[in-house]
Amino acid sequence: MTSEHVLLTPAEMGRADALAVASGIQSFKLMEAAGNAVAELVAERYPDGQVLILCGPGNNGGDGFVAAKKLKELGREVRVALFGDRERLAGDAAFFADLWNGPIQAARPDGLRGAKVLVDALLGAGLDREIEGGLAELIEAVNGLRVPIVAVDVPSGIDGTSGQVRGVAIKADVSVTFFRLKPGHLLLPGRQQCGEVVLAEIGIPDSVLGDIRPNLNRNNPDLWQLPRLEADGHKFTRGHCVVMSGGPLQTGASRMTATAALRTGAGLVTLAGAHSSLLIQANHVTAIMLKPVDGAASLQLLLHDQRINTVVIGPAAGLGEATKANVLAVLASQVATVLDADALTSFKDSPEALFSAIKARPQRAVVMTPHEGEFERLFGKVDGSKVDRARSAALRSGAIVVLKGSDTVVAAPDGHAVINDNAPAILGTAGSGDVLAGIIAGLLAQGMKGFDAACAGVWIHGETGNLWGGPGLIAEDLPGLIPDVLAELTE
Ligand SMILES: NC(=O)C1=CN([C@@H]2O[C@H](COP(=O)(O)OP(=O)(O)OC[C@H]3O[C@@H](n4cnc5c(N)ncnc54)[C@H](OP(=O)(O)O)[C@@H]3O)[C@@H](O)[C@H]2O)[C@@H](O)CC1
Ligand SMILES: Nc1ncnc2c1ncn2[C@@H]1O[C@H](COP(=O)(O)OP(=O)(O)O)[C@@H](O)[C@H]1O
Ligand SMILES: [K+]
Repeated sequence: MTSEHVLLTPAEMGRADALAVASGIQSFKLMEAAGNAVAELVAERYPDGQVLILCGPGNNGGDGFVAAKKLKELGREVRVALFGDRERLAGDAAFFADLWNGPIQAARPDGLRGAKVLVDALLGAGLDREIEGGLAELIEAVNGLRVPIVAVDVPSGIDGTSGQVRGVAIKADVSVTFFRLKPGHLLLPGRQQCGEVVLAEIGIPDSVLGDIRPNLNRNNPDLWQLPRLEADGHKFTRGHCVVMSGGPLQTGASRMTATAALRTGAGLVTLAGAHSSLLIQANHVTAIMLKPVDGAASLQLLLHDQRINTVVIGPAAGLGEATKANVLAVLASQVATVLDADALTSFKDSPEALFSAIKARPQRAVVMTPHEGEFERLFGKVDGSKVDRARSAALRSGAIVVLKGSDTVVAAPDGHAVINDNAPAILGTAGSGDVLAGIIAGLLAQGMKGFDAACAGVWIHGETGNLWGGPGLIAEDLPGLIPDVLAELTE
């Protein structure tokens, strides 16, 4: 697997830096490469007019001094403004500040006018507290200018680990980061503050990753492999997925789930539920089969059929004891399971009962797909970044956790995680999550491992939204777009 999609926290990036230096690379060379990359981007994208470079008190500011020197060498008019004391600059930052032979003014809100482009080299990986006072005023003034902003590493004020705004943050047009992206470039609201993210090589060898052993990636098709069709296969080798139907007036959600599972390639898909519900379902489905199930005991009996290898329960399943009993019946069997919506919320008062049923069979895949509300009902308030929260929920529950949103995070109990960033906002429409549950189930039915199926499912779901492309999307449109996405992925 390539390491290109690895995400490094600022702390891990610090280790990458230290390991590179320990291997004999001079640290000032890294800073020089970083600053030059910023200067080159500015020169290329914004070729005219004065450049104002705002430098902060640490190494992010050091990158700014390098960029200033380079841009001046390229013939640009450059102005440098420092937030902090010149005397307190240290190490490589002080070295490059000395090499800057132009004036250094104090960075103040009233000294920003006249530039055609602004470089934000105030704070990067060293941000460790809320921004207040004079620096907050400066950042607010910068955001009020109508000038393009290029951020060095991350927009100042964005926490590179969590993507959170620490008090106030620069709103950049482009962010140039180094070696590998950071989680804060992809997690909200950081992603929106970054603008376009450009990655620059600065001479850190990939081999340092062997020591750091990062376990967070940007979701991407390189990370997983879709099931392959075998020439001698048949519908049962492609898996049989059962989707639990909602009540007679709530059949739509499970039907979209079932359709998505079938479109994703499950060999057979059956909607199971009360006879009264299936009479409604029967008006709408053709290739999808129907199986009356009357309570947990009869569901358990159905699952004795060894060919059924995947179950989805949750979409409009109904809240309460009946759904709880059905979930526990499913988890008592060997099938791969997708737990969504009501299947999660039904356990809000007894989450440990759910988690111990999941953990009782650790070798079988269980994927949970909560949105933030469902997540909080099941896991309570959990501290940390979205990645931290998904990881701790996966560890606590024993399930693969897909914490949905526009920056969906998938995490496994062993700590492996991805952040997904291909999903367009048009996916925020009723029933979209039901389709996601079906896509993941369709992949599980075909034998994909839980974490891979979850990551691939989230990606495919995002791409269906991108294929639709514009306004007017409703969830029913999504399953029909899955074949095109799969075709692109298997090209
Ligand atoms: N690692 C690498 O491989 C490479 C890293 N490189 C670059 O180094 C950058 C990291 O540099 P860094 O560690 O010096 O931190 P940086 O972001 O400059 O901030 C530290 C300063 O900010 C201050 N400060 C913090 N929070 C604050 C707040 N809320 N409000 C006010 N002040 C606050 C803090 O002050 P103090 O706590 O001392 O009062 C300290 O002085 C990284 O982003 C990249 O651009 C490149 O050169 C290429 C190689
Ligand atoms: N702004 C957004 N950008 C990208 N994806 C989104 C956005 N809002 C929602 N989604 C995605 O749409 C789906 C919505 O699921 P969910 O909230 O469970 O809705 P429903 O229960 O109606 O199906 C999730 O996969 C989520 O990640
Ligand atoms: K910055």
